Amino acid sequence: MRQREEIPRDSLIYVAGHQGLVGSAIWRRLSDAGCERLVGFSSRDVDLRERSAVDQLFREIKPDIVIDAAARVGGILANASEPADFLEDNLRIQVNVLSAAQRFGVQRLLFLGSSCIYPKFAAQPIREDSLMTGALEPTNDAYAVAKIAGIMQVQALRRQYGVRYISAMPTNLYGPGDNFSPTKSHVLPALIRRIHEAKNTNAETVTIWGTGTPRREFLFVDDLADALVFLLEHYDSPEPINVGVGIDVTIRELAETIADVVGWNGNLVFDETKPDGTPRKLLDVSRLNELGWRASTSIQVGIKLTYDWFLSNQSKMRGK
Ligand SMILES: NC(=O)C1=CN([C@@H]2O[C@H](COP(=O)(O)OP(=O)(O)OC[C@H]3O[C@@H](n4cnc5c(N)ncnc54)[C@H](OP(=O)(O)O)[C@@H]3O)[C@@H](O)[C@H]2O)C=CC1
Ligand SMILES: C[C@H]1O[C@H](OP(=O)(O)OP(=O)(O)OC[C@H]2O[C@@H](n3cnc4c(=O)[nH]c(N)nc43)[C@H](O)[C@@H]2O)[C@@H](O)[C@@H](O)C1=O
Repeated sequence: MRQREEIPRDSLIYVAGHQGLVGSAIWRRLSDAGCERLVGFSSRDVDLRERSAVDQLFREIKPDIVIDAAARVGGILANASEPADFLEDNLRIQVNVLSAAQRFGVQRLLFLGSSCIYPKFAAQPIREDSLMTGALEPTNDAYAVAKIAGIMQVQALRRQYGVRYISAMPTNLYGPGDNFSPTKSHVLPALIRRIHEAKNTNAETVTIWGTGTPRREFLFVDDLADALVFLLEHYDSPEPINVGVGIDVTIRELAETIADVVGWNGNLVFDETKPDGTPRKLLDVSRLNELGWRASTSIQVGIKLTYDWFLSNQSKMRGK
């Protein structure tokens, strides 16, 4: 832990995954803060799974600070059906990026994990020290193990080389730039799209996967980006730190809130052949709160902003 240390605004900051949900929000946040030397590359230009390509990138751009928001990411069904890809791609991306950062002299780096690293039945709200105290949720265990390896790599690099790398564990995220794929995305964008389509076709029912009883916490992505910049400026410890809002809702309540925002008042139908996943995932965010950061966007406002973005960007949307 250290006292506030501002990111020098003239730092060369490499945002890996800068066109994704999280990376694009970080880019907006850093730009707003006056950081003008931001760099990012799409996976078509630099495939971060390839070690030689990553080394060449670091050799050429020589970043001062790295934010690693590049990963293979997906919802419950994508994770459950492609575990080998989720494990391998994420291990390769993070091993390459973190190793190159250390070897090419990057002093500050932020690695993004996920709340799915914690045991399926962790005590709620989930404290950071519950990591590796129980079995993982089977629908995303491969992805979780890759993320746990990333946390360990951050800790090992700190211990061996004295670098100031940190890990943040966000809860479930959503916002502008999300993936709205009907099958591969996370629940919130999937339901915005499904309920919007039901409204447009005057459908009387919408199908929700699972029982609707699992509880999830949703953090608006621009709040996350603000928290990550805050952490780079206020946090320098090996332990991962949770980032969330401290409030959760059932999937049924989420669907009802989305239906209100979209303006559709049909009936929800629950498809119990689809997995529920972990029964509850609410992060304990007291460490982050004590440092002085709190989320500010309510779920109603966040969903409205996300739906507005969806309406304006349907033509260029990912994950069709
Ligand atoms: N979304 C969520 O609910 C949560 C996300 N997180 C974490 O946040 C981080 C970002 O997630 P999110 O923004 O949602 O994911 P997205 O899928 O929106 O973005 C992922 C980004 O990673 C890039 N990427 C993927 N594979 C490669 C590759 N092989 N080479 C180069 N770039 C690659 C993509 O680039 P391109 O578009 O060019 O292919 C894309 O920009 C991840 O680490 C994730 O685990 C944590 C908790 C919850
Ligand atoms: C961020 C996090 O994301 C994933 O874990 P998850 O929290 O289970 O996320 P999810 O958003 O996919 O589902 C949340 C809940 O919602 C239900 N649900 C209903 N209807 C739809 C639906 O239409 N799509 C989806 N995806 N889920 C639906 C679904 O059945 C489940 O009960 C992991 O990949 C994990 O790796 C990870 O990090």
